[in-house]
Amino acid sequence: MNPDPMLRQMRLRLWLAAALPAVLVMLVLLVLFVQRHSFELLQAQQHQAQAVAKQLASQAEFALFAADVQTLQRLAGATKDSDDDLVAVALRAANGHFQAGAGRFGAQLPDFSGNRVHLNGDRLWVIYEVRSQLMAVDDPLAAGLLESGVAESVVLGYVALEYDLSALQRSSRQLLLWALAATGLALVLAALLSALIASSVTRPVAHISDVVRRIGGGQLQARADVERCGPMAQLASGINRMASQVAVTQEELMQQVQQATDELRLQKLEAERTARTDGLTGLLRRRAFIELAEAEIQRSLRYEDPLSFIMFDVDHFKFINDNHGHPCGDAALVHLAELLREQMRDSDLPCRWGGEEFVVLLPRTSADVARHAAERIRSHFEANPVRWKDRSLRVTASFGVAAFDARDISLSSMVARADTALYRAKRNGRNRVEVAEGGFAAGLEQPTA
Ligand SMILES: Nc1nc2c(ncn2[C@@H]2O[C@H](COP(=O)(O)OP(=O)(O)OP(=O)(O)O)[C@@H](O)[C@H]2O)c(=O)[nH]1
Repeated sequence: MNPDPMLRQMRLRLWLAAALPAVLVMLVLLVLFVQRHSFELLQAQQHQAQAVAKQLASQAEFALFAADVQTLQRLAGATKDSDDDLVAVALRAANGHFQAGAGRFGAQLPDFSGNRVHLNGDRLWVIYEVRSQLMAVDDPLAAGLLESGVAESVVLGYVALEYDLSALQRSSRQLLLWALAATGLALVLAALLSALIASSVTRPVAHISDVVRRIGGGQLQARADVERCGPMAQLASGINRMASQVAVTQEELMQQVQQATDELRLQKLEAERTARTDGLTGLLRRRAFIELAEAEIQRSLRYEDPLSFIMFDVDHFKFINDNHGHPCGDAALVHLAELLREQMRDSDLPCRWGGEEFVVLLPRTSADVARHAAERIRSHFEANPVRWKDRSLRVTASFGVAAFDARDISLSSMVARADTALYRAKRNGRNRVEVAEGGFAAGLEQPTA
């Protein structure tokens, strides 16, 4: 997985923060070390050259005094052979009258005067005075004067040496290369170590930021692995606690929302039920009934199924109200609705049409079957009186039955025909069933009470 740009930058900065000081320290140490080493080598070479010059001067003192060129030549040759880096040796008289030497000087020598060390590129020259101590050898007075500084020794001549420093410089360069190689290796190790440190810091950050991103994206069960977070373990466990808290809160909120939704749904269902059903009897209200009945009529027309309609009205209901009170009338209506339900099929649609008037729609039912159903209801009413205050009141109803046929253009025309049949039943003595004309054979209209 590619780390995001922020983490890449953080890793790079940490890496630089850890590696840069190491690089700088290494470079400074390297420069100091090489400089110091070269300087010390040169110093040592100079000291050695001066010591050689001094020793040669002391050996050449007699020969110079005696102008013994042969001995001087021998001394110069032996000195030159004693050191590979010594390329030329010269012994010269102070007055310049004679000179002996070995090897060739690379360039014009500086003036022969005093004790001097001169550096020119890869060449080192040493000029050393040969002073005479000879006068003091047999003369204690002269020796005392020389020692006290009152008398000066005489310059007999000069020793000149030329050293080739190229080997020394080569070894310095080699040392520099080795030091550079060692520094390079150390830098690589430092870089690796820094990368390791940077990654040990950014890995927990990457892990924690991934977890936070997942939690933000809705995965509330995502948790940081505290073991993997090292120095950021405390931050990781804090985020875990926060995520748990958020998850609990979200769960509670969801439960509350679910509860509120359920309550609303129940309230809506209850409101719909209340709007559709009659509060007293629990039967359908007229408007809800009409909606369902219209749909049934369409279905019956499409499939050419028979459809019938019963309408009934309680007989002398005003009398019940007037003589036993309105609550008794209500109880009678509830009782009749209950009796009606007992006689209905599940597919039938009973309805309180209004006041003490009821209707029933009977899908897939012919007028003949509907008439028998009405008769059954009527006799059920008659056989089951209303109980009111220890009294038993016989309550009857008059029925009109109509079947939907080709002449009906709507529900209302069928209702009108059933209504007509119902009032015929009233006129004909009540507590009886009448079938409307058109939907049924006239011969079937017969009194039932
Ligand atoms: N208790 C009660 N009475 C109602 C309710 N709805 C209508 N009524 C009464 O029912 C009575 C109907 O009386 P009418 O229309 O004269 O008919 P009836 O007395 O049943 O006489 P017929 O229908 O000719 O047999 C009225 O007194 C209305 O007040 C109701 O919900 N509860």
